[in-house]
Amino acid sequence: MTQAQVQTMLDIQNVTKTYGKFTALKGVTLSAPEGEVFGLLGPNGAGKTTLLRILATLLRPTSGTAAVAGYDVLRQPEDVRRRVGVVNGGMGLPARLTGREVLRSFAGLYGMGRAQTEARIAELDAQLELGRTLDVRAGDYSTGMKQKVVIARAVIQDPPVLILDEAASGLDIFARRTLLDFVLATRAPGRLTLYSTHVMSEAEEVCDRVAILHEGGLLTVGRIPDILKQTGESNLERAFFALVRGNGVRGDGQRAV
Ligand SMILES: Nc1ncnc2c1ncn2[C@@H]1O[C@H](COP(=O)(O)OP(=O)(O)OP(=O)(O)O)[C@@H](O)[C@H]1O
Repeated sequence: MTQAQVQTMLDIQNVTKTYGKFTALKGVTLSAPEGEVFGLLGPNGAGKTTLLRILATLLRPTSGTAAVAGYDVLRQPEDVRRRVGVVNGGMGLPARLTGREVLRSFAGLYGMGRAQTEARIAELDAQLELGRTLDVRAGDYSTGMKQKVVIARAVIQDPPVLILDEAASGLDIFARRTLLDFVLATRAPGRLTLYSTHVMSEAEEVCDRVAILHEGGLLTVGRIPDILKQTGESNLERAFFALVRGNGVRGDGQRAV
């Protein structure tokens, strides 16, 4: 694929978000092409969830623009929603349904036929190692089982854009491994996965590029090796502290590596 043919899957221009008098996002500008796993990193309260909720059309920016897969989140929210799968911490499952029933009902909402649905469930079973989770009621799930079904539900229609907000939190090492491998497999032409985490080592494993947010401002955005080189640090966590110390908090979102 030549550079000219690469589609921009994410285009965020000067996005701000205020909650009353509190400014949660201070003019964030960044973009990402197809084929990447793009990390959104930062400590608690950095503004990651706020930004991802704006991209998922669940929250309106106070100012600025954002486009996902070429569609504007404010002017074309339905087009955005059709192309985005979202996983965030607050998602529940109907306790009385099995995983398979949950996935079938969501496939129905997307107009998928029976054969297509069963083929997709089999594919997700293999990729996410759902196993007996498919036939256990959600009310009896462990955290890891629940999270796997929440992820499978988010991608049942195979959306080109996947938004994972702290998706690995609370998972044991097996479930976490499965999730990270699943995320790595989404790194493909025509796709973009946004992966938010405060665990920097997780990002080092799966992300091609990362944006580091701190107190609503973008500290830096770039490829991980370039950020390590820029800061002279050996890992992203150290680089984060070096950036906070060295630069203060940038609110203009322009500092790219
Ligand atoms: N509805 C709201 N009303 C007021 N303040 C809010 C609201 N939602 C978020 N905030 C504040 O905005 C800031 C950014 O929150 P956000 O949830 O986006 O951060 P985050 O980077 O996702 O952090 P965490 O990892 O803790 O979820 C925080 O200071 C938070 O308290």
